[in-house]
Amino acid sequence: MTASTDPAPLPITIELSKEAMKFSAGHFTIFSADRRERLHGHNFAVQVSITGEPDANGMMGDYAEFKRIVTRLCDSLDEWVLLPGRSPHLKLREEGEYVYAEFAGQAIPFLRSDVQVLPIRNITVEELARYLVGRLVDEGKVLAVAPIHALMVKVSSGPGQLGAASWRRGA
Ligand SMILES: Nc1nc2c(c(=O)[nH]1)N=C([C@H](O)[C@H](O)COP(=O)(O)OP(=O)(O)OP(=O)(O)O)CN2
Repeated sequence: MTASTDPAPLPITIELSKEAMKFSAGHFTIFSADRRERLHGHNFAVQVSITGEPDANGMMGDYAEFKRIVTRLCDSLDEWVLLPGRSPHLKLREEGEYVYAEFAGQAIPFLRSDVQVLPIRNITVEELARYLVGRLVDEGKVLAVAPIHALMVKVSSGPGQLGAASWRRGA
């Protein structure tokens, strides 16, 4: 085949699922206006797929930089109680050093210093995956490393169950 008839190369995907790409967090899933789980925790595991076109040197940036960025993002969520700031069923009220999660007529107290409120609707693998892919895109660091076409973030709350969220350039 001559160069002029070679088809355009298909994009390449780098998959990263390192042991350090995880965070241990407390949460409770809210199923409806009056049903939720009790407070508990998970070791959430994160996997990232980065799709793009390798450069003339056959690389899409140094994936060590991708690993550093994703691990730092996971570390920022490690050992916190995560609460959804945009839940339709949960109201958060700060009072002194406490945050009260008001749900179905009950006020669940947390120390402010133990809590991270995330701008998502529920602390679920779906919402966490979408939140993390948004953080990676918005903070721009990953996109600055290489010409990325697409990103996928998978968040697992345990073996065999995960949520995946994607970003595609120009979509
Ligand atoms: N659509 C979703 N449903 C549920 C989610 C979620 O994120 N998205 N999350 C939960 C809770 O986190 C629940 O605590 C998960 O518990 P469980 O599935 O039991 O997790 P395990 O790791 O213990 O899995 P086993 O199958 O019990 O081994 C619920 N629903």
